[in-house]
Amino acid sequence: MANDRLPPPLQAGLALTALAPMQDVTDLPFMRAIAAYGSPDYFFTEYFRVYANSRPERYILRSITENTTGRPIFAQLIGESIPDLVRSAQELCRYAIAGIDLNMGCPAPRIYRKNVGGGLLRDPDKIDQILGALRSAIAIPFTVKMRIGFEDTANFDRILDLINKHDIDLLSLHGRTVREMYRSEVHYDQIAHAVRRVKCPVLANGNVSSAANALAILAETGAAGVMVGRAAIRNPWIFQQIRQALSGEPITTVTLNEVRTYIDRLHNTVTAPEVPERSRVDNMKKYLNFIGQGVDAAGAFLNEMRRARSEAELFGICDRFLLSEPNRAFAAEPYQGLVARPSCEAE
Ligand SMILES: Cc1cc2nc3c(=O)[nH]c(=O)nc-3n(C[C@H](O)[C@H](O)[C@H](O)COP(=O)(O)O)c2cc1C
Repeated sequence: MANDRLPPPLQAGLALTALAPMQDVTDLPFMRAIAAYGSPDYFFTEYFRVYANSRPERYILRSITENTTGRPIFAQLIGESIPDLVRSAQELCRYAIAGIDLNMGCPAPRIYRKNVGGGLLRDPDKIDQILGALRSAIAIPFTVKMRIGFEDTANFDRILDLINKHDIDLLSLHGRTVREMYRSEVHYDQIAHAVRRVKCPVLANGNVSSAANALAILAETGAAGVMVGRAAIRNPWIFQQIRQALSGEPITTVTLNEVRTYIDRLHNTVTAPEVPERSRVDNMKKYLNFIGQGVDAAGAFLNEMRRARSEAELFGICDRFLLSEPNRAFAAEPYQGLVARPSCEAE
């Protein structure tokens, strides 16, 4: 369902696309890298932590104040203290944001044990209060990103009805429970259920892995758009490819040579001279863990890359795997059975 309070999409009439917020990944340099290959309609910041006397984290603020992507960005908050959420939302409204987004999905135990993020899904009464307070505190769009439940979907309908009650402008829905973390099947039937129940547009989220698969998920769920996280780290061309697929145009094939250039672009974002080499290598591995899922079916690139200790070693491996057949196509879908292992997924 369209919502004219939301910023207009890049191409009118096409389903929406958004880059999912990912802590320690979707910072300003990463969003700029994505924009170089074709922006989504909307960006979301990583979450700003909200608690007594919290201030918006400076490095996250940069993704708003120095946003050169040309696309709108929503500021995401995580917290449970209503006065602090209201205060933080109002402070962020002074910057060029498209809206305030509330995180009700983070599954990390250290987060949900504080009854924030996914922990809130256990307490619909609290959600009612938070949504009501934030809705009346801000004049710009107010959006929610959540999962389908904590343990199960017992509270799902009640929470969806609160999304309606408080006139939420956009719902990004990750089709897993908090307990299901990141790797289970995604319950697209539950996303379809939410699409039918809420008045606002829904972005389907969870394992949107390619343009073809985005189209299938849109058809299955009836969602207004897709939100893509991990697949965009592997394949930053995905938003452009989804628009091509939606318009019935041929989908651009990406070569291994182009992937090698993307890796250099990412590296340029983490090369601050004061950062020790070991940290720079670890930082690159965070991205290469995902990129490697499209390099070779046996996972040899991932195995070798994970053992590299220096930048020279790491880039030698990238050159060997990506430049020996530079014109070979980068896999559109991740190879079966290859798992990325960023620390956040293990929490
Ligand atoms: C590294 C990482 C960090 C994440 N950080 C956030 C976050 O800050 N806020 C949030 O709402 N979701 C966060 N998520 C969840 C993603 O936004 C998304 O819902 C989830 O990865 C499923 O989508 P995908 O299968 O397209 O990756 C994070 C996920 C990952 C993998």
